[in-house]
Amino acid sequence: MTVLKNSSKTKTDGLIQDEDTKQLLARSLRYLKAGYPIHYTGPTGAGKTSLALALAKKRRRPVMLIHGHHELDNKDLIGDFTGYTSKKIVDNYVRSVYKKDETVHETWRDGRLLEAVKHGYTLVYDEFTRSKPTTNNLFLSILEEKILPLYGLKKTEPFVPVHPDFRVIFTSNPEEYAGVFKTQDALLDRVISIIVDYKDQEHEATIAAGKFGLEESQAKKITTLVSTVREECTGESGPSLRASLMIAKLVVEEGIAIDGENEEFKQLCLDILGHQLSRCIDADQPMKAAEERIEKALKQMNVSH
Ligand SMILES: Nc1ncnc2c1ncn2[C@@H]1O[C@H](COP(=O)(O)OP(=O)(O)OP(=O)(O)O)[C@@H](O)[C@H]1O
Repeated sequence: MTVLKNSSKTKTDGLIQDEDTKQLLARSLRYLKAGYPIHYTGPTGAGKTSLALALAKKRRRPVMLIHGHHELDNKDLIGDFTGYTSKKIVDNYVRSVYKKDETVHETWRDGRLLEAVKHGYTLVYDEFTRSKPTTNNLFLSILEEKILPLYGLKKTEPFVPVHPDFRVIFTSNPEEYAGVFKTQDALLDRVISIIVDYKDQEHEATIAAGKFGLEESQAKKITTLVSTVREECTGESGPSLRASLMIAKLVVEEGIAIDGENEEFKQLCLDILGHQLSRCIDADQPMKAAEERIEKALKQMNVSH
C-alpha cells in the first residue's frame, strides 16, 4: 500500500519551500525592489516558472503573465487596432433638409506589455527566449530608458513612460534546447540571471511528499528512481521533477504500492519515463533500451531500500 502522512492534507498547488528556495526568493525580492529584473534560467521542469510566480506574488501587485513563442510580436506586446466602430446620424426632421453625419473610429486594444508597463504590474515573461530576439528588443528600451516605444503602430505618442512599480521576471531554458533563440547580450547584461537547476533527491522528495501527502521516505523512492533514470541521459535533459510528481500523484490516487517488483508500479514508471528516456540515450533501439534501463533501476530500488 502507498503510505500517506497521517496529518498532512494532500496539497495540489503552492510552492513547497526548502531553506534554499526561501533564501533564493528573499534575495530575488531584494533585487527586484532595487529595480533589477530577475531571470531564472535552467533545465525544463526545474521549477523556474513556479519560482517566478511565487516571487511575483510576494510583490503584492497585479501579475501579468506572458509566454514566449516565435510568433509573438509587437502587436501582442504593445497592442493593435482591432477594427472600426462607426456612428451615423441621419437628420431628416424637416422634409426638405437631409443631414447625414458619419464618423468612423479605429478601435485600439492594449497589449499585455503595454498594460503592465502603464499600470506598474509585475510581468512574468515565461520562456522569453522562445520569442524572436527582435521582439524582445522592446525590453532594452524598457530597462534602460524606462520607456516603451510605440513605433510602427499609428499611435500619436511615440512612447509610454514605464510606471515606477513595473518589474519583470524572466524565465528561460538554456540555449541548447530546441526552439530557443540566442538572447542578445545587451539584454542579459541588464538582468540578474540566476541558475535554477534540478534539486537533489531529498529536496525533490520533500516537494513530492508535500504536494501529495506522501511519507517522505516513500516519495524519496520515487525521486531516487527518476534521478537514476535521468543520469542515463546524454545530451537532451531527461525526466525532470515533473515526472516524479506525475508518479507520486498517480500512486496516491490509484493506491499503487511504491515497489520495484509491483507490476502496476513498474508499468506506471515505464509509461511515464520510457519515452523521455528513449529520446536522450544513444542506442539502436532507443525505446527497448530505455525500458531495459528503467527495469534495471526498478530492481535497484528494491536492493537499496
Ligand atoms: N518548490 C516546488 N513546490 C511545489 N511544486 C513545484 C516546486 N518546484 C516545481 N514544482 C512543480 O514542478 C513542475 C515543474 O515546475 P515548473 O513548471 O515551475 O518548471 P520550469 O522550470 O518552469 O519548467 P519549463 O522549463 O518546462 O517551463 C510543476 O508541476 C510545478 O508545480
